[in-house]
Amino acid sequence: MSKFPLLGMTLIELQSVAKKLGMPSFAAKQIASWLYDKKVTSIDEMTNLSLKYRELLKEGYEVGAYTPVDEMRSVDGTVKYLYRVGESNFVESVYIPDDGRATLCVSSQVGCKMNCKFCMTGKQGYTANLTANQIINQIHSLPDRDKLTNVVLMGMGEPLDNLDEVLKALEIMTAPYGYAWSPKRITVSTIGLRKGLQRFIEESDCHLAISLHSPLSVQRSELMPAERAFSIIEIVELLKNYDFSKQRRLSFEYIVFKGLNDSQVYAKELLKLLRGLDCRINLIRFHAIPGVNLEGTDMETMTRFRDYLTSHGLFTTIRASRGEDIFAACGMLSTAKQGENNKS
Ligand SMILES: C[S@@+](CC[C@H](N)C(=O)[O-])C[C@H]1O[C@@H](n2cnc3c(N)ncnc32)[C@H](O)[C@@H]1O
Ligand code: SF4
Repeated sequence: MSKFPLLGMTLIELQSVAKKLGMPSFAAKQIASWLYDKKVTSIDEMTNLSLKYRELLKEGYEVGAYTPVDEMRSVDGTVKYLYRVGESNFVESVYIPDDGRATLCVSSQVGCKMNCKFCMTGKQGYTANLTANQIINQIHSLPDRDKLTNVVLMGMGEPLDNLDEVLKALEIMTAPYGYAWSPKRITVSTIGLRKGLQRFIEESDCHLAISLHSPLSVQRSELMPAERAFSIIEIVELLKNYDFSKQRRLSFEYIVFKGLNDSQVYAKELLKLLRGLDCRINLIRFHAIPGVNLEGTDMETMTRFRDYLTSHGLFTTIRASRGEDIFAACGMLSTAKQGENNKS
């Protein structure tokens, strides 16, 4: 019989486990400390719990930590890890070391339902939501875990489509009983779903990145079908109700496609759309996806686009692409093959 993983449980969930097993109320905090501070991999290591309670806990529970089953290294130092989730599914996480920083790009789903035209994960389709255990395990079992400075939920999947588990994982990363990280070290990237965006803003303090890609609704819906259910205009209207001028950062991601959204007309539309919002724009180079007839713009056009926006008061940066040679860059993650291999 499979056991329940403790890793990924919030303090309230651990308290209910402790209560169910008749353990003293302080035991939940002790377990949380073993899981999230001391980062143990077995219940036997939780030595301040009595032997009786450890044995009782082991009957129905396990730590639930799983090391990656594969890894690929890029020439630029980026490492892509493959984690098994459940019986036959896999997800990828990308470790990106940089000058004085180390960022982990974490997945929230196996595949994705949103079917954005330019995204490899979208091409894979949706298989499953990750549990908080499977999200936190990508950090817990990362070989370079202790070097991490930042986490971005920009791997496989749409975080707002799996919000309950994502919020639990974010609580564990930021709560004093968990990793106790500042929410400023964590960014959640989303295309913006009607069901979920407001709740995320109100229940978390982590930075928010919205995948924008076109200021024009017709074009955005061609690139991102989800625009039809919750338009970028409605997203911006909602965002205007919140204060992003202090600690919490709001950014927009914009893939610059050649001949599609890279002219001054689009820059002007962006300025119009985002007027009055405290935010910045991150320009992303398009990472080519097999079978997709889109092309990235050249660096000169991208720089001109950035300079136009910045000179008109919208702070804009160009994001460096990392790990493209190992298919680890933004939007290139897919575990469709591993899933298939595992079936045969
Ligand atoms: C893979 S998504 C995951 C998070 C969330 N689902 C979202 O779309 O924001 C992370 C970022 O990668 C971008 N992206 C997707 N496909 C891309 C591609 N082929 N080239 C560059 N960026 C891409 C997305 O637009 C998004 O900004
Ligand atoms: S860009 Fe994000 S929302 Fe769109 S298909 Fe890819 S993972 Fe899903």
